[in-house]
Formats: sequence, C-alpha cells, structure tokens
Amino acid sequence: MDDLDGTAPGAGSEELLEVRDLRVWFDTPRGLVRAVDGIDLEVRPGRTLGVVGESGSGKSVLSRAIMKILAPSARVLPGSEIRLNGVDLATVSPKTNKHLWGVDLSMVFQDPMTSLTPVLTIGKQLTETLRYHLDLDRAAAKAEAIRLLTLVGIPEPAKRFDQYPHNLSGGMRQRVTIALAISCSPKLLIADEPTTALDVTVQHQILNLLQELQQKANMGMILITHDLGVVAGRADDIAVMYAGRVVEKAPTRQLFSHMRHPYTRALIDAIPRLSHPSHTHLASIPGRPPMIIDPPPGCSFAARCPSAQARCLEETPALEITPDSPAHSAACFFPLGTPHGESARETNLAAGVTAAGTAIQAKDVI
Ligand SMILES: Nc1ncnc2c1ncn2[C@@H]1O[C@H](COP(=O)(O)OP(=O)(O)OP(=O)(O)O)[C@@H](O)[C@H]1O
Repeated sequence: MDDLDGTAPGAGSEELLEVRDLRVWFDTPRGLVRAVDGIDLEVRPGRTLGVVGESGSGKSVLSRAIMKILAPSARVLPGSEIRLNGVDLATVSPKTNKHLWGVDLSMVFQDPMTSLTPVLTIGKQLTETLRYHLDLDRAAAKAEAIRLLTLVGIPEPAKRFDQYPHNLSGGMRQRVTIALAISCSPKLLIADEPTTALDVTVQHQILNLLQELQQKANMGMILITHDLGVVAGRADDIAVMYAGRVVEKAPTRQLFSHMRHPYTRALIDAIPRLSHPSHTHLASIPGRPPMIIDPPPGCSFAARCPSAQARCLEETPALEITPDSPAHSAACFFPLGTPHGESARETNLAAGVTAAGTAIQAKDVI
C-alpha cells in the first residue's frame, strides 16, 4: 500500500502496462454497445490496480482486451493502445502473442472451471503448461507442479496432482487456477472477480493469497471487482469505472480520503462497515446504470448524480488531474470537495432531488 501521495514500492519505476484511449465496441442487433469507451490506465511492477464498477461498466471487456481474448464480434477501435513493457500488444504476431499469454500476462477468472479442463487431472494441466512454456522435462515439470500446489496452499499436493477438478472444493479449484496462472511467473496478473463464486471466508483466503503472491513475485496485478470494499485494503491504486469509462483514478488512500466523483462517494457509502450496527441500511445508489447503446449526450452518471446540473446533461466531462496530486484524476464538472461541487450538491439536496431532477431520470435511465 502507498502513502497519500502515491509513493510506494514500484512507484517511480517504468510502467509495466499502459492503456491509452482504449475503445472496444460491439455491433449488436439492438445497436452499438460502447462497452469500453476511451480508457487510460497504467500499472507499475509490484503494484496492484483495483478496477471497480457496477455490473455492465465494462470491467471484463477491459480485461479481455488486455488479454486479447475478446469475443470475435468485438471491435477494438483504431487509436487504442495497450502496451506491455513498451510493446504494443495490438501489433505483436499471433505466435508472439501465444507466448505472451502465461509468461508475460496471465489471468484468473471468476469461475475456476473457465480455466480448468474437467477431463484432465490437475497435474496434467499444470505440467502441460509448464512443459509448453518453460521447456521442462516430465520429471522437472511434475516437481514444479507440486511446488506450485504447495505454494498456493493445497493440502496433500502429491495426492491432488492425480485428481480431477471435480474432486476439489470451489476454493481449492480457484487455488489451482491461481497456481496455473502464476506457473510461468507472469509480469502482469489480471484477476477478474476471482472470488465471486466462493463463500466469504474462502474469499478472504483467496484474496490474501493473491496479494501475497503478487508481493513475493513483484508482479503487477489488476484486481477487478464490483465491491470497493474488496480492493480497499489490497490495491495501491483504484480506477472507478462507470458506463465504459474511468470516472476517477487515484492512489487508494487518497481515493477514500479525498474522493472527487459523486459516483465514487456513492460506492464508498455502499461499503458495509463493522462500526455500523447490523440493522443499519446501506446507502444504495438510486437509479440504474445508463444504457450504453446509443447513450444520451452528457455525463453518463448525471441521471443518478446528486450534484448534477444542466451542463452535465450536455457535455461529457474528461478525466482530468485534480489539484490534490498528479496521480489523482476525476471526470466531473462539479467535483466533491470544491466550492462549486459542494454548492451544486447542496442546491440539489435543498430542492429535495437526489439527481438533477425526475425529468433526467426518466429520460436517461433504462
Ligand atoms: N460479446 C458481447 N456482445 C455484445 N455486448 C457485449 C459483449 N460482451 C459484453 N458486452 C456488453 O458490454 C458491456 C460491458 O460488459 P462487461 O462484461 O465488461 O461488464 P462488467 O463490468 O464486467 O460486468 P459484470 O460485473 O457483470 O461482469 C455490457 O453492456 C455487456 O452487455
């Protein structure tokens, strides 16, 4: 974790991953889906970037674009850049790409069965990957597979080596997929909602394991979640996504202490806290995410925003560096903590509206 100004292990070193103006659109019978619509991100070695947003905000499309495993119907628009260690992934040959996958870049999916083959033993799956990428002989690959299973906390690894995925619990299966994902020491690991399918205790264990492995290996990591609470104590930096865009990006502590975007504040208010009595209702975000098919002009959060003004319905705010720090940016015309942002919020609250008005809600929300 970093200091307030964002200085931490990895800070100051070269970017491992740089995403610039990434746009991924889908042509569908219902219209054009702008799933990712102009995203800029960076991850440094040894740092974890948390990517947070509600369902449909484009988190998975973003991670799939980085991994180059998008659905065939996806269109990556010209001008989009994804650079890993300075290499533009859009221009590498399919052969090089095959080698990047696993060795430079790796991913842990929500559902372990996405990465595991049900008809192959755990051992076979691990050793095949190790032999393909690292050119190990059979005995060395087996020894390395057992070492990896031990590293991710699988009890009786030699016995598990000969078992099939269905012989393991959900949590153990996710540990195996993590072993697979880190088997070739990737420089960047993307974990897309890696604990959604697991119960709460196991969720913590898996997240702790990922954090531990990331720190030991000085990997860059992108941890994707819809729950800001999950990344609060684990990510160095956080990017908040809304409707295919990043609306706020900052070192984690700064995001929590000086959030600028009203959507970030709403997400923070929705985190359960031990200090709140169990009967306390969590603040929920009124309204629903906007349609990303032919979206209306203006800020996509305007319909749900307690600070929204007429300008927010006409113009789209760009992600701009805040006065707090060069590492903190937000896309809002009336940012929290600024005199005009606070007065916009107070005017709306005094008028008894949680967004800019019911007319906006009816027009823009699905
Ligand atoms: N293959 C596809 N064809 C058309 N639209 C798609 C496709 N894949 C994703 N989308 C759309 O892109 C948008 C972003 O989807 P994405 O899966 O990235 O959201 P998400 O933030 O990961 O949501 P969740 O947390 O539910 O996984 C959604 O509106 C989704 O319907």
